[in-house]
Amino acid sequence: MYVLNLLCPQDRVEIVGESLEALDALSVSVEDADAQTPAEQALFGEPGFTPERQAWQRSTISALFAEQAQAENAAKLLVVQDFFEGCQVAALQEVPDLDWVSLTQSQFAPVEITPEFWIVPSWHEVPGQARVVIELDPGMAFGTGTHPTTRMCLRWLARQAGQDSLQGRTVLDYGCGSGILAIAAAKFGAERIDAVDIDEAAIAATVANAEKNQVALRSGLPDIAAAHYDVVLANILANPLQVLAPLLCQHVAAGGHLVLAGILERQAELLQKAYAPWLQLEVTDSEDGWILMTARKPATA
Ligand SMILES: C[S@@+](CC[C@H](N)C(=O)[O-])C[C@H]1O[C@@H](n2cnc3c(N)ncnc32)[C@H](O)[C@@H]1O
Repeated sequence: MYVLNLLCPQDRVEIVGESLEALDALSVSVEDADAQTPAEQALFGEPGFTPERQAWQRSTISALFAEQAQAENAAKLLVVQDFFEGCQVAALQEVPDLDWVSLTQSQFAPVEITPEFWIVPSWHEVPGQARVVIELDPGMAFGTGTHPTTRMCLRWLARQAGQDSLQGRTVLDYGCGSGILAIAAAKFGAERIDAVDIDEAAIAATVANAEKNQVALRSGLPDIAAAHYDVVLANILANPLQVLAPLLCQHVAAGGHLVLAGILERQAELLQKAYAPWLQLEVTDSEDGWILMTARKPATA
């Protein structure tokens, strides 16, 4: 294998990357050329979400080729293009032939939620002590069990199941991503589960993941949601959660639970205030600066 490294300013990354793909590169990756140097500039965005500006000042583009001649040819063709102005070829070198699939897969290990409840990628053995398992591979949608906000929701579901209070319960997963929370609820005995999202890719991922885990649920845009559920889960972010307050509270049945995540410790009061007209939110879990806020609607409401 041969890797061709190019240095490019921000506005040339896309066209150079696309050209390398058209010139038979097996893969093209982009990294910050100024990383770990005084010139490095952070791209700010809320955790789990893409920042507004998604490109660095200068990027190193690395293209992998099967043959040395292909890499040399690509470099030769690129340097004479008008759009290559301001770019430069940094290096062309041989790299050892690695099993890239195994290398990537080895970075995703099973995730322990409780000693009996695990999230396991399809290529891994299920840990011996696991009694409840969600099979989930990293994909386009958020929610592989590695993020603290997802883990706290999963722990809440496991605790409820331990008290036998999920059996036959109805559940709304609002902002379902990969569908991980809805699938967990199903594994713990919930029934009539709806998983909704504004992102079509998340809906598709949820349907595929539910099938793989052989659980029954409905997934679609938020307008498929029914009136009331015994449990409403929403792991989004503080701002949308504030806006969604009346809607989410409305969906909670009398005696039902509301479970919110995606909230930073310093945002607790903000959320309590936003939900106060309907429900009294409490902080019931925390991990790495993130908190879980839950509330229960009175049975007579
Ligand atoms: C942080 S992910 C959570 C995924 C998964 N539920 C979990 O716990 O890992 C948030 C999801 O909420 C969705 N989302 C954001 N705003 C939303 C809204 N207003 N209504 C419904 N879904 C929304 C996003 O598309 C994303 O899939």
